[in-house]
Amino acid sequence: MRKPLTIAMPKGRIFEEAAELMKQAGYDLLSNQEESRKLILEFPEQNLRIMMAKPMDVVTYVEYGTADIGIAGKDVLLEQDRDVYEVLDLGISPCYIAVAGLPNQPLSKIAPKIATKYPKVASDYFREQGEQIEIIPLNGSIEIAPLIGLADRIVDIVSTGRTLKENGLVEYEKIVGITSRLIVNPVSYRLKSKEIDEMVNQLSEVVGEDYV
Ligand SMILES: Nc1ncnc2c1ncn2[C@@H]1O[C@H](COP(=O)(O)OP(=O)(O)OP(=O)(O)O)[C@@H](O)[C@H]1O
Ligand SMILES: O=P(O)(O)OC[C@H]1O[C@H](OP(=O)(O)OP(=O)(O)O)[C@H](O)[C@@H]1O
Repeated sequence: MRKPLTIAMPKGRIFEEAAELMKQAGYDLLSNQEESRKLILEFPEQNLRIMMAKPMDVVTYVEYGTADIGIAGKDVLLEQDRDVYEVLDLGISPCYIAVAGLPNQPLSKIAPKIATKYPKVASDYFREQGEQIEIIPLNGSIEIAPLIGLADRIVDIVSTGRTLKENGLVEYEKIVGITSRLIVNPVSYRLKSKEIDEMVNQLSEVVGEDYV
């Protein structure tokens, strides 16, 4: 019996679009799974196993080879810089990472504080701008930080812009556009190349992107 091809699927906001893409590519395995509490799903007829992972953890499962393939936001890939192959831009869950803050507040010259869930992306960006900053790491509701004087700026995801607007914040700079990507474990890529190539080819046809 061959070992199943294991896919780490992100739970949460990417899930539905990712499951729909998989369905269009011929892998209709995930209908009604969002409501389920089961975390590992077996599909022996297709020789597939699906792991339902937190979006930030998908890359970890794929890097360690516990999943052969995964779907992860480019934001997570940029922040974590792991040893995985990024093979396809799926184009789903589009958003971008931006610098934002209270309006009309020039950035202080002396170590401005930047609150973010993306310390690496933020540090890389400000280093390129020649700015010395202090990172304030937060896990969510980042927009609170400038409102209460904890930070001068935030670096966070913007999608509709509604969260910034409703909290009286403005965008200062766009850092990078984000979509979800298909990632592959480098060893799996060699050992299971036939199954992986087949899945990536199907998905690339659906999304109309070249497989790199
Ligand atoms: N408005 C948005 N806010 C955050 N992430 C978004 C948004 N739009 C698209 N995304 C994408 O969705 C991914 C995050 O999904 P989700 O919010 O489910 O995860 P999470 O932030 O880890 O979850 P949680 O809020 O449970 O910690 C990001 O990595 C990003 O690529
Ligand atoms: O531009 P918008 O469409 O308003 O989306 C952006 C918001 O969505 C995300 O937060 P999320 O809902 O994941 O909550 P969090 O702050 O707990 O991460 C992100 O961190 C922004 O706060």
